[in-house]
Amino acid sequence: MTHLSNYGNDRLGPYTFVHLADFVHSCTNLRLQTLPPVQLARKYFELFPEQRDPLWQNPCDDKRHKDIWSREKTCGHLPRFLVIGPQKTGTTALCLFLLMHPSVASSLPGPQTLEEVQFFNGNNYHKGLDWYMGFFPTPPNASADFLFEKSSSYFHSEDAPKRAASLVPKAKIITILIDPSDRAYSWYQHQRSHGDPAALRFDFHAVVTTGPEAPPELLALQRTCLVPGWYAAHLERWLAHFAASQLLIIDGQQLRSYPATVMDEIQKFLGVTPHYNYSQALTFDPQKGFWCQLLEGGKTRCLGKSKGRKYPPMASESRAFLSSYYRDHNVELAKLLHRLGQPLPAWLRQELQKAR
Ligand SMILES: Nc1ncnc2c1ncn2[C@@H]1O[C@H](COP(=O)(O)OS(=O)(=O)O)[C@@H](OP(=O)(O)O)[C@H]1O
Repeated sequence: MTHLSNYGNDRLGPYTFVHLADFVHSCTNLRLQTLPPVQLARKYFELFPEQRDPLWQNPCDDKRHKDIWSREKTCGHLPRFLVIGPQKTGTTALCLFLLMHPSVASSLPGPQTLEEVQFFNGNNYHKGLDWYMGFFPTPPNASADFLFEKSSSYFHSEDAPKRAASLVPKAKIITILIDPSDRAYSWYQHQRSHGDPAALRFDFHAVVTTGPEAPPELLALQRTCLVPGWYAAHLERWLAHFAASQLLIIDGQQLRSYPATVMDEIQKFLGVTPHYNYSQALTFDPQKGFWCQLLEGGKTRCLGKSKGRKYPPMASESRAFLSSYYRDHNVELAKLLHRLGQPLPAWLRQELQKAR
């Protein structure tokens, strides 16, 4: 049984199988039985339930597959790098900046997806490889050959690292970290402006502090506020499947304040050419309060209102609660960054000071 799609549409498998059955039938007393395909599949998965969940591999990794693969299909329709989130850390700004580079292109928006493809983390994965590849420009633009995809919920997904490593094992992975308390608050504001009933009904402090007896919608919101901020645990899962050299951890505060410097670091990490001069191409827009793309004639292209929202600062009691909630996670993150030889972001140093 293989979950590798039959890209060659070859008939060798069924041919061999039918002849083997004929052979067994003619030479033995065994009575072979079969079922219609759907019932047969059901039976198979009853016998082997652990195989229900597919794990797609890259068809081009097997020469035999590659040789018989349709010419219209190419492995160029897979990303060379992934921006994995987490949500609310500046991932959209990073995409805007990346797309300014002439050699970089991203997945296209699709009718069933909003901004993000979200392939590796959820049910879209079961739609298969053709579905996923359909999001990448066809034919791949020869000059923009650094295809990427950004789905910010990959970061904390249990499944995404294993699935991504199986399909695109050589991909580079980019993640952005900000203070997890700020991330949680930004997510809460995001949910409020999207009309999430729990976010509209409960204030932020109630959301993050509520106990397990709370109504399910409040607990669900609490989870999405808090869990992505368990940075070390999520990063360890990615590091179990990708080499440390494939992973770039960006300090979100640096991206926000010094985007050109961060973009230089990213260009180096990706090995993308030609070198693009972000110092000239980005400008700080005082009205937006963020860095934006500088267009001809001095105009700017900034992200829309949903990025860089205006909302009141977090209440100090919520910040104190979250500081304590994230203490152990932050200590683990510091150890992990130390192990990787990476500097600690300013917010993490401050949090560690508080923990002493
Ligand atoms: N240049 C620039 N322009 C606009 N916004 C910027 C920029 N750099 C960083 N940020 C911060 O990005 C936050 C939104 O993060 P994401 O894009 O990752 O959000 S999302 O998960 O895709 O919804 C957004 O969070 P909020 O301030 O809470 O809206 C911003 O603080």
